[in-house]
Amino acid sequence: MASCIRLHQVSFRYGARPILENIDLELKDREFLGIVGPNGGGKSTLLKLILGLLKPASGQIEVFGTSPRQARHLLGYVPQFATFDSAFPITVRDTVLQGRFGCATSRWRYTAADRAAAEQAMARTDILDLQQRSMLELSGGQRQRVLIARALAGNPRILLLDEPTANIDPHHGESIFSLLHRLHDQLGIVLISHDMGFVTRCVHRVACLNRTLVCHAHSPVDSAELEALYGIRLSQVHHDTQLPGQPPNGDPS
Ligand SMILES: Nc1ncnc2c1ncn2[C@@H]1O[C@H](COP(=O)(O)OP(=O)(O)OP(=O)(O)O)[C@@H](O)[C@H]1O
Repeated sequence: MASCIRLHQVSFRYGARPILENIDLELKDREFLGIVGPNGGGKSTLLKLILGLLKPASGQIEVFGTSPRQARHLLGYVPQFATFDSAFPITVRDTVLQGRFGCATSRWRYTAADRAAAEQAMARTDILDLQQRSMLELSGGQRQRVLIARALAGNPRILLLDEPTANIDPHHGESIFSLLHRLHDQLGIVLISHDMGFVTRCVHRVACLNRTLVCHAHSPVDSAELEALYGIRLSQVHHDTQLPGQPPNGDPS
């Protein structure tokens, strides 16, 4: 299976402060990777490096064989915190259309192709009926679907999500995870989540990040490893989901 994201010995610092050290990671086509780790461990920073929003202090990052910035249009990003200014009541449809910004031929108005892509993204995330509503009227779970639709509107090949179920109730969190499971039929997914239950059920591989990164491709992450990583007691993480065309627990490489 081809690699779509490759990090080799990547390190990153904010000022003099080391955040990530010697990260090696390879993501295969259509893989579903979960990233877990303690607060401040560098998970969001890692996504921003893959997106080309930050530059590594050392090491190389390739996305679809090119630089992250050049491959940006192939990546859909759902950031951790999205705040909406209550004085700016943007509709769901206009929010999803923002996802076409990088694809638009004119910056002044959207084309029929942009509108069709936004409509398709809303259909994929089951929010077509919300399209005329203001973002301010939505529940946390509905809002998160809109942000996923916005990330899908540019027709990415990989979706990167930073804690998509933080601050939403467990019922809506489950429905977001079911949506991701369904979207994964067509896309690679990189998911940062503290939700061990979902990581347990859905991802192919778990990467544990706390400044350095350890990937678990074969055996379950055991509770001793999680305790060492987080410094607290957590439940065990299993990951025995089948990759497309591979046996259960198969090596994705
Ligand atoms: N712009 C910034 N300038 C300086 N330090 C930063 C900046 N952004 C993040 N940091 C620091 O870098 C470290 C890693 O942050 P990051 O957001 O990547 O962690 P995280 O694993 O995603 O955490 P969380 O689970 O809390 O979201 C943290 O100590 C954070 O305070």
